[in-house]
Amino acid sequence: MASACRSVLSKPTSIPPRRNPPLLASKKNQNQCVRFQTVRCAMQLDLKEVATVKEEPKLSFSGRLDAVSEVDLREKGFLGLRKTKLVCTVGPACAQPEELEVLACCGMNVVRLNMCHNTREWHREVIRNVKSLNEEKGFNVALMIDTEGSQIHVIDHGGSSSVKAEDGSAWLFTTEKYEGFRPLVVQVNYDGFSEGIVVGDELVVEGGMASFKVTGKIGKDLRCTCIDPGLLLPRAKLSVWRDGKLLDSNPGLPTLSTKDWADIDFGISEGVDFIAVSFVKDANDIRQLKSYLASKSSESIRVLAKIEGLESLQNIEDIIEASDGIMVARGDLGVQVPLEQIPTIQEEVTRLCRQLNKPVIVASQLLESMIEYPIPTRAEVADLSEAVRQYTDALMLSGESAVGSYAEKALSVLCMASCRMELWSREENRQSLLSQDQLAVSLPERIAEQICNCAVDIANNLGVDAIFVYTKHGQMASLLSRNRPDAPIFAFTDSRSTRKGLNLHWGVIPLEVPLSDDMEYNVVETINLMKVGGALKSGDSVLVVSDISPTSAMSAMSQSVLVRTID
Ligand SMILES: Nc1ncnc2c1ncn2[C@@H]1O[C@H](COP(=O)(O)OP(=O)(O)O)[C@@H](O)[C@H]1O
Ligand SMILES: C=C(OP(=O)(O)O)C(=O)O
Ligand SMILES: [K+]
Ligand SMILES: [Mg+2]
Repeated sequence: MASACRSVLSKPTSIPPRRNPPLLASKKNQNQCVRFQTVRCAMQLDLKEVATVKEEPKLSFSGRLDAVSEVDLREKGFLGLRKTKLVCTVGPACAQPEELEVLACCGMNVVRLNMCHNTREWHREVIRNVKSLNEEKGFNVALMIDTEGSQIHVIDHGGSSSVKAEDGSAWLFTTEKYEGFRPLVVQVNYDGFSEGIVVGDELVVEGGMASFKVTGKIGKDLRCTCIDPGLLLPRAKLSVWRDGKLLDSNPGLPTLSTKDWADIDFGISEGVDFIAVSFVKDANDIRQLKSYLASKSSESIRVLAKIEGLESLQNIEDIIEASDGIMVARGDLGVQVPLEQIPTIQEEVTRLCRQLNKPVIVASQLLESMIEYPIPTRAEVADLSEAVRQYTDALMLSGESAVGSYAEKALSVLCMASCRMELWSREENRQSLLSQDQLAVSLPERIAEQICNCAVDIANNLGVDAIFVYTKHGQMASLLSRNRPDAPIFAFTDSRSTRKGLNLHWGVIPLEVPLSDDMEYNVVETINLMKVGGALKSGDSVLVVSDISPTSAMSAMSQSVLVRTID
């Protein structure tokens, strides 16, 4: 297991000293007896004034740091904690309990199960293995299912792993079901795929692996000539173009198919934490699923919208607002938009998500070459580092972990490269300033937002070691994360689903603890908890953001920020 965290890229480096020591950096000069330094923000009151429960609270804190953060904190200190979250697609190459454990140990925050592949029984086994790992070994790995969606693709042709399409060769694209391999015939998964396609249209495989011109229609089948030679891979995606423009090749199909709804029911019954919706077209797709989850009393499952088509780009702001997070699904995006547009789309979607306070995952082909090779290309490292520089919340592995030979090494590359870029960003102070648009119109939420903006300023200027936040639904933790502070954010929540949901947020280490209405009690107990666990030491400084049930403007005023030096 020790090897799980070894770097493929470079030896782990110690954090170099800051150039401009922050105010609290020199702990020798701090008065260790100073217990509270309350920094009031706007309309804030002192914590002690807002305690609503007068009797002695009798809660005992059992919450622990997850096993990985505990080790990282011990070995690397607060600033050494990785902020960028890591998602791994689990497939046959990493589904055994011991393989999952290696990935969890190596920093996997979220398991993604792509419902396109394999059986529900197979996925159920993985879900149960991950839950056992969490319960028995102290990990905090969240679970995501990813819907198949209505996608047109080539069926595994049963031959060698790829088939060459030569220039000028004649092919038949058919929906006929047959077993085995037939030369120059391509089986397509969707019966209605040729509806709307006319002679002269172009079929493009995997965004350009090979292209074909339609020369004739025979019933539901298409006769085609290869006009751009290349490779046909099993399950390769197809897109249809006319006069240089992409056609919506399956206009009548809903975003969520009958199979997707069955997979969603499966996810609900297995208690997953996230559902990622493929090929989202507009915000209604997300709203529909969210109201379905609410009707099943499963609103705690967070809904992620995958941005992988032209329509999703046209409705991007509405989709971000309606969803609980976004995945920039560069695989299918590359089928629908020219590849050279993907970097700017990624940067823009990532920026918008942060602006609108939703977590974002950058996905697909991050370390594609590592499916086969034990080291990445320089270009791959540069690409994923750029995503970290853009302050994405999370990075995702697909085939690299699902079917690759070097899942553990690929995850180590993500770890090392993201830590390195986070350090560089901190040191160079390259934080791109967000224009702080108001997120919400209601007064309590606006107050919460402003407090978090100011709190992060304070935390950065003072150079505190950690930020503590107490949160029911994760909103305050998310608002802090949005500002991408230097110090890690420890989010204490009494909700298991909030803890799992926060796994996707940049720089947030979520812990599950019982919370009292008495914030002073919560602060004392959690500091004790972290001291006992060895996470906090004498002289460490913590910025505390509290938030007691902001259901009215009045109670919102009870939110406050304070800085405490640990004695
Ligand atoms: N649960 C699974 N069972 C079998 N193979 C899987 C599974 N999940 C992923 N894979 C394999 O890993 C590859 C990469 O995964 P992913 O990127 O999620 O899928 P896709 O290639 O369909 O977009 C897939 O093409 C598939 O071959
Ligand atoms: C993540 C993606 O979706 P999937 O792997 O389900 O095609 C993608 O297209 O990039
Ligand atoms: K999918
Ligand atoms: Mg996709």
